[in-house]
Amino acid sequence: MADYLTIATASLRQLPFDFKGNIARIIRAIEQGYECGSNVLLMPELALTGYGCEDNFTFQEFHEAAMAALQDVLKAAQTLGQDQQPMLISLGLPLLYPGGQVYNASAIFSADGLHGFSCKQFLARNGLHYEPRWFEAWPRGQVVQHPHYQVPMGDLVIDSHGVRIGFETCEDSWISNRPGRDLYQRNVDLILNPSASHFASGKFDVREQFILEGSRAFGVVYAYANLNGTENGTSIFDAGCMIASEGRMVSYGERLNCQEVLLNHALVNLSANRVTRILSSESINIFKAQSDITLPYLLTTSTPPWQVTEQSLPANDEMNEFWDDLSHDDRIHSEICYALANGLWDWMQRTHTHGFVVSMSGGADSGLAATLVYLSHYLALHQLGANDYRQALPTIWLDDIPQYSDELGDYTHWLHQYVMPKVLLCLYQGTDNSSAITFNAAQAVSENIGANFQHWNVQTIVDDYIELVNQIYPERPLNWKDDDIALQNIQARSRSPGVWMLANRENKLLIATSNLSESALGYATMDGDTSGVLSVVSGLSKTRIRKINHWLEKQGLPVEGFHGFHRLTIPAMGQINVQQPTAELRPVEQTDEEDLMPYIICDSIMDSYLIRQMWPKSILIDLLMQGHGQVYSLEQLGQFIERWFRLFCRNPWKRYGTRAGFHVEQISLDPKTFHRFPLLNASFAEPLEQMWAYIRAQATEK
Ligand SMILES: Nc1ncnc2c1ncn2[C@@H]1O[C@H](COP(=O)(O)OP(=O)(O)OC[C@H]2O[C@@H]([n+]3cccc(C(=O)O)c3)[C@H](O)[C@@H]2O)[C@@H](O)[C@H]1O
Ligand SMILES: Nc1ncnc2c1ncn2[C@@H]1O[C@H](COP(=O)(O)OP(=O)(O)OP(=O)(O)O)[C@@H](O)[C@H]1O
Ligand SMILES: NC(=O)CC[C@H](N)C(=O)O
Repeated sequence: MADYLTIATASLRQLPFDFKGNIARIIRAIEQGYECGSNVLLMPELALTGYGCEDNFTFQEFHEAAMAALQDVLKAAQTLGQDQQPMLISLGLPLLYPGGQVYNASAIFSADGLHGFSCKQFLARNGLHYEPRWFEAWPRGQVVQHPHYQVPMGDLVIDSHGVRIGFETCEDSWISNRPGRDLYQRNVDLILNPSASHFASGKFDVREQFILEGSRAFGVVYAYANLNGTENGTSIFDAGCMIASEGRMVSYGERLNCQEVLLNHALVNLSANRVTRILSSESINIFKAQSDITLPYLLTTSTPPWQVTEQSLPANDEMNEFWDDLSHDDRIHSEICYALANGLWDWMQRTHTHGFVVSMSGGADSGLAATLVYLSHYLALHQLGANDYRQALPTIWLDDIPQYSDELGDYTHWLHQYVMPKVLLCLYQGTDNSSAITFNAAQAVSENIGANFQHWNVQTIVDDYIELVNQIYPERPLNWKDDDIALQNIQARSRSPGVWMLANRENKLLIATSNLSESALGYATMDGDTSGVLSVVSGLSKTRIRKINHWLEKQGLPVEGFHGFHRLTIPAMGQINVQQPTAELRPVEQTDEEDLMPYIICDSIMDSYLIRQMWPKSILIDLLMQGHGQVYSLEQLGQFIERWFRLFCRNPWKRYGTRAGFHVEQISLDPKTFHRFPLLNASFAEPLEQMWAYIRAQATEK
């Protein structure tokens, strides 16, 4: 008779140090686990405390609070599990070994109490991750007794009457020597993977690959649970739990959804997975000594699935079909918009502020930043439903926002009429260099997204500053020939105080609009257009922003609506898309690309430097291999690279002082979390000279 098991995986929207809130969400997941008849419930890595507690992970008082929280969860599990079938629960948490170090662990428990702790073996130390700063890696195959809890901790295998369960914790599964290889030798049936894996464009596919491959090669059911939402304000965890069996995905959890607890489950056949191991060319060493935890009760059921109740059947996977049906670019753009919208939703919820202010230029970056605020509310409305969405808005607004009902018309109309004008204030701030084109674009996009659009002119403020400086230097008044940068920057800086004042008055968050390409080069005025709390598009290159804006205008964001699937387009984006990016800071026409270089080149150089970690000469060869040599001469490409490195090395202090921003692409320029770079440096003079020597040698050869 086959062995069946119902497995549930839960995504939780946790918050660092929010012990009460985190426990409440954990308890909701346990309740839902019982409701769907689960035998095993997996929750994400460090879900008890939040993944982003950073340096508090080494505070002893933090651990006392975490231990108290674990006791609360164990008590709740005991109560909830009364008169229920046994359910094994795994919950990620930081674990201090008394008198020793801290481990990134998962508590394994049931209604009968705590059974043990599984510990992570490979600590994430690349990109955004700094786990070795706080945690100790657990050695493969070792198990010890935890002196306080008196249960085993380490590289555990749990055995429940022959059903064997092992662990890979997040990064463990991303490396070649993954613990699953040994778990295969330990005859494991089910691998649980508690994860805290942040969103980055295209990353979901990598997770899907190692989950499927784990299930296929190790002959196991593989369950994966990820956190949800932006815990620390910059990384966005994108949920997306998965369960694979017999090398096929049998259940997908929702992704990029702003609900607090998302649970999915699947009924799996363990015996069918064992077939892979029986038939495998790699024999299992059954004589190897094992240190397993034995559970006194049976987790599995031999009930054939046709007797299983409707409730315990896996949820359908409409959400995954939703993503799967999208073409490549469509999916990348959709994921990015969903992720940023999700992050913005959390910022508003968790800061308890009253929405956002955007200084709106009628250009691509501020246009997308404002639109993303709209998308965050549009999606939250659909994901939470009109009532819960309304309840999540600041209470001081509720008197003015009626409950949604059909009589109020379309829900989009309701959102535009009653909610968006409160959520988002867009402000156009003209100078003598501003044009009607940018004003009209700023107004059109603001209206399209239902924001409160305002405008004023800051030229008199600019003139006052010029006058003040001229009073100090009457012999040489400021002029465009000699003082180009000073006269540009005073305009950007004059826009900052007024918009900050509105943010203060309205208790709103000021959004900064720098993008990744501009941050690399410092192409922004410090304390001018860099002003703000949160830089929404700072994780996106200019090339990406322009593509997304075109896609929002023409194709639109796919949304699973109340009445089925639809696309949300932003037609007014067309007024931005027809323009060349311009700072509009000079009296004569100015484009970013003339000031800098073509964005496509700038972004290619940035990718080669940051993703492939190349220096100038290799980057030049890379640009040639991408075909840019057909458009530009070697000399021109050399100049672009030189300019890029000179600006990159001149402006790291700007990146250092830049606002918090979301991580979106594979790479980022945030010096505090991603690319650390010295503030003082030799500007890559020698590598640039080597590049020029190569270019000269090529010219001589010709
Ligand atoms: N070698 C060096 N290494 C490190 N720091 C150096 C430095 N030389 C000057 N500095 C410091 O940097 C300061 C200059 O920095 P900052 O005042 O920010 O100005 P800066 O970087 O010189 O100029 C701003 C640039 O951003 C462009 N911009 C501004 C605003 C908006 C947009 C847009 O795209 O919309 C573009 C503008 O066209 C201009 O090219 C100097 O006053 C000095 O204090
Ligand atoms: N006329 C303006 N009114 C309000 N804010 C402005 C204005 N001009 C510039 N800004 C602010 O300065 C930022 C940088 O200016 P910039 O002209 O680069 O606009 P952008 O949105 O980045 O678009 P693009 O560079 O594609 O033209 C803008 O995002 C905006 O926040
Ligand atoms: N928490 C982790 O171990 C994260 C590392 C992993 N490579 C990821 O980004 O998903």
